[in-house]
Amino acid sequence: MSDFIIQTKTIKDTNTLPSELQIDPRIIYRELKEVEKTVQGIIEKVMKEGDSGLRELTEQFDHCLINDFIIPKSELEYAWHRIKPEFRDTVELIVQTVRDFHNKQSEHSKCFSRNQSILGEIISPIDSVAAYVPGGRASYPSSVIMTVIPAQIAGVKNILLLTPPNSNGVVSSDILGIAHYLGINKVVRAGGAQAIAAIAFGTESIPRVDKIVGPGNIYVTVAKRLLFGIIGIDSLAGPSEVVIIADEDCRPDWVALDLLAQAEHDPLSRAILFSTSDEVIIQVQKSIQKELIDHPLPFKKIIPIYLFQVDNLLSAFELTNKIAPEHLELCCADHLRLLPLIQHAGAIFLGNGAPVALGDYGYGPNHVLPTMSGSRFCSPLSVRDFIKTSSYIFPQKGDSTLVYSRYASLAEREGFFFHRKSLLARISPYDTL
Ligand SMILES: NC(=O)c1ccc[n+]([C@@H]2O[C@H](COP(=O)([O-])OP(=O)(O)OC[C@H]3O[C@@H](n4cnc5c(N)ncnc54)[C@H](O)[C@@H]3O)[C@@H](O)[C@H]2O)c1
Ligand SMILES: [Zn+2]
Repeated sequence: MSDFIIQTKTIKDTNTLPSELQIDPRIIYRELKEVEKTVQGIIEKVMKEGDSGLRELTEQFDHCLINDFIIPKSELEYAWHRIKPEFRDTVELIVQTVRDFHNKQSEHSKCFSRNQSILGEIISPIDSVAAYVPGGRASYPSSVIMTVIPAQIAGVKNILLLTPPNSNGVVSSDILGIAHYLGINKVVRAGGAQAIAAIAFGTESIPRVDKIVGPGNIYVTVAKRLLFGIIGIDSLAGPSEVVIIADEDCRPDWVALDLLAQAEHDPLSRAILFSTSDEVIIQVQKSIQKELIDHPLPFKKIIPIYLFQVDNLLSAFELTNKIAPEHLELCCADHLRLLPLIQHAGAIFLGNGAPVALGDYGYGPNHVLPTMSGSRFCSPLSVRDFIKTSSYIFPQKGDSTLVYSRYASLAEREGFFFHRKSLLARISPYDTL
């Protein structure tokens, strides 16, 4: 069981993050490089040996021998019917709330005219997608809902799930049952980097797909990075993190629970509080200590929880934008008015009634979110991750922007003979356009 340390501090300078919170990109790069060596070996083994390589790696990392990686459809159906009716009702409710939210993200093809010419963008869904549902330390049936629903709304035809088996070779029946309820009939019993490699190259029993999405640990994340290009990927959703901004309006015992809820995900998780009130910090600290007496965190590593005092809420927002956290809770008065101050955060939770766990379990938005400051340049998983666009042009005589010679002059500057000629050729038979 883990020890944990609570680090408290008063922050005056909001221009730079305190050193404990800084993520040095060089260190991240080096750490990723370290894991890359292991992951590269795993990928190459699956690439060369297919199912037998995957089998060996599953034995090594998941401690079980798997004969058939594809779980029969009948098992999925059986799992759904074995789920107690009250929980089935819960799943149905959550599927509905997540579907409602993601339905609003649908995009449509666009067509417009410029002078007489027609230009536009066609939107089409990706053909085949694999959703990775983590299952190492904990099982994440909620991730089935979060990955499958936006893909279905986008119109992806072939969706399969990848999830690691436990040491008995078994996958959580909740994952299988929910997959069945959502109409998925292919679940692959494989996890970690080896599963990502299998789906990128295809093996004797596992089909290759166009894109892999979903959260996972560092091995899954690094495998996705290394295979990007051969396969499409979503953002890199790694170990979870939360920032909570709280003033006297918060409930310190609830804030403590929300910090612990992040810390229990992964030994690499980060849980950070910025508060304007020293009393809140003292109470949060007491609550954390009290909670952990009965329920210590399940890791061997020491987990730091950061409780920082700031002079005012503005400073808290400045620091938060520098962190660009995956989750952000605003447990402060006037949170709606303060919302525009947030520039970088994956998912934002407003008010004391909105714990991150409500988002984790499907109040509406997606829980697959960019981590490691990725919200500076990435968004939560959405319908947009499962579509792509093709542009088109249909130039017409009379369009004043259709001056082939001008485009040809750019080709000339770039030194491309046939580009230029291809354009100039259009000038004389202009009338036949
Ligand atoms: N950011 C998000 O949106 C989001 C959402 C849910 C979960 N998560 C994160 O997903 C992660 C889930 O991690 P997990 O470990 O529980 O499950 P996982 O399924 O991601 O990883 C388990 C697999 O890792 C492989 N593995 C374990 N140790 C290894 C080693 N030493 N070398 C090579 N491979 C190894 C094994 O094959 C195992 O099957 C957590 O970090 C959690 O925070 C993130
Ligand atoms: Zn969580």
